[in-house]
Parts: sequence; structure tokens; C-alpha cells
Amino acid sequence: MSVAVIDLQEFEQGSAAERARVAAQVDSACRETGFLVISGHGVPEADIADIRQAVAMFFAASEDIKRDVRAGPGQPYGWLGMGTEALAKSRGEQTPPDLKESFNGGPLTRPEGEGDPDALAFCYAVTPYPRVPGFREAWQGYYRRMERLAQQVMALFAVALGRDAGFFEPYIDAPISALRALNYPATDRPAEVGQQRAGAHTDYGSLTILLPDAGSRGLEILSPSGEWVPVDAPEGAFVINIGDLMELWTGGAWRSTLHRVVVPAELAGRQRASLAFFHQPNWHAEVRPLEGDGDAVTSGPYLMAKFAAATT
Ligand SMILES: O=C(O)CCC(=O)C(=O)O
Ligand SMILES: [Fe+2]
Repeated sequence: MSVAVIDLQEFEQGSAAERARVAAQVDSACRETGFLVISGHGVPEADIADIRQAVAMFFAASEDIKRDVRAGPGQPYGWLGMGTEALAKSRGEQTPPDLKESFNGGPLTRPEGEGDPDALAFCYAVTPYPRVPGFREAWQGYYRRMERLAQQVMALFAVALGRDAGFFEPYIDAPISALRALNYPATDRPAEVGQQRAGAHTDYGSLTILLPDAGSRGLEILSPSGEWVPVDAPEGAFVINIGDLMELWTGGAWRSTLHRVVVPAELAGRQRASLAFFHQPNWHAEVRPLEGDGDAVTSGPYLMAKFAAATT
């Protein structure tokens, strides 16, 4: 399925008419599929090459190097090995674990005065960086780029929703986003019944910025007509999807779409690698529908509960 391609540069530098056109494109993509592709994003190719290389070196490293940075029980950052997560469980579905390993990192700074014990123990936990030359620099450089890009896309979302570009700022000025490097190794063993590379789930936060390796296949979304359809990731562009909190903000008008990563026999022998940046509003942000009534969800505790459900 081809999802709408949005040119961020056109939105940021275009005439009023061009801005309005891009915003309308975003609005319809978010209503229909909840997925879009962003070009004109300005993220330098060198930064992308650096993190891809660092992450590939980590996943190819010895068990020792990985175990050094293993995430402790209930902890979100560091290495989560094979068998530790089943994304479908975040929705209450019992499935075998996803066929993947990941390295995960959190915010690079902590807001002064943050005293919430869950926030400190969970999303502001220290990210343990592996003993891989250049890893930390590449990771943090890419994280900063993604944080900035997510802010730009949130401004575009605000305009697409008929608000001022700065509308979301108070909710996302101390974001608790996570960067995850995902490695789905090639295998010659058949998957168990109900087992995927990533089980069907929705993302939890405001938006996700995906960068699958060139040629990686297997990502599927549930189309409005109820069929699973593959999503292609064009070279040089990011795939963006909205998460549960953005759906909530729009009172359900925009869709936090169910998606998964499948591993049919013809793909099993091919590794998939992907970088996923999960933009998440401030720990304390209270998200409720912009119009009408509706209960509020607090960003941090919501994320923590979803993570816990998927990793136990
Ligand atoms: O492998 C990917 O590109 C996406 C995985 C995914 O949807 C997720 O981890 O939330
Ligand atoms: Fe996802």
C-alpha cells in the first residue's frame, strides 16, 4: 500500500496555500491510515549512516557485550534479548514472544525538579551504552535529530488539526521519547503459531518515526477495509505513524492503526533491521480530546503500563 508522501520542507517554507495543502494531506492520511511518509526532512545522510553502522556492530557483537547492557527486570533501556517482548500483549492478546532483539535508549536530559518516583525509575532511568566504538555519539546524535523532527511533525499535526503550530508545545517540552533499534535475525526455523517478528499492536505515544533498512520487508498495517497490507518505506524518507495518544487527542478522528511485522517463509531467511523513535509527550502531560468531553490519560503512566504488559 502506498501511503501519502508529505514534504516537510514544503510545509515549513511554502506559501500559505502550500502549507494549507500539506496540512490537508496530513489530515486525510491520519484519518485514513494513520501512516505517512515524510520527505524533505533535512536529517543528514551521514547521521543515518553512523547510527546504522553503530547498531549493526552492536547486534553483531558478542553475548558479553550485549549482556553488559542488558535491561534489568521491568527496565526499558539497554538490550532486550530474544524472547523478552510480545507487542500483541500490550493489547491483552496472549502470543509467543516477538522474533526480535532490541537496543533501547531514553531521554538525553531530565527536567529539573522531576520527583515522580515512577518517572525517575522508568523513563528517566540511565541508558547503558555498549562498549562499541562510536556507539554513544551516533546514538545520541540520531536521538537529537529525531526529537527535533518529531517537534516539527507535531507542529504540522497541530496545523492539520486547525490549531496554531505551537499548540502541542506545552505537552511536549519535556518529552519522554525512546529510541529503539530493532533487529529481527534471519532464521531457518518456522515461527510458532501466532508468532511474528512484531505482533499486531498500536504504538502508545504521539507519533513514531520509523527507518527500516533499505529493502527490509514485512511491515503491514490493517487497512480501513480490514486487510493486512504491506507498507513500503521509500529510500531516504521516514515512515511516520500516529500513536494512541494522538488518536485520543483527536477524539478518534485520527487512527492509531494496528500494525505488525510478519515473517512469511520467503522472508524468514532475510534479516530485518529498523530504527524506531517513539515520540512521547511529557510524563505529566494529560491528554484528552481537543473537542468535546472525554477522560484524560496521563502520558508517562500510560506508556509504563503498556511496556509492562508487553514485556511480561
Ligand atoms: O520493524 C519496524 O519497522 C516496526 C516495528 C514496530 O512497529 C514497533 O516496534 O512498534
Ligand atoms: Fe509499532
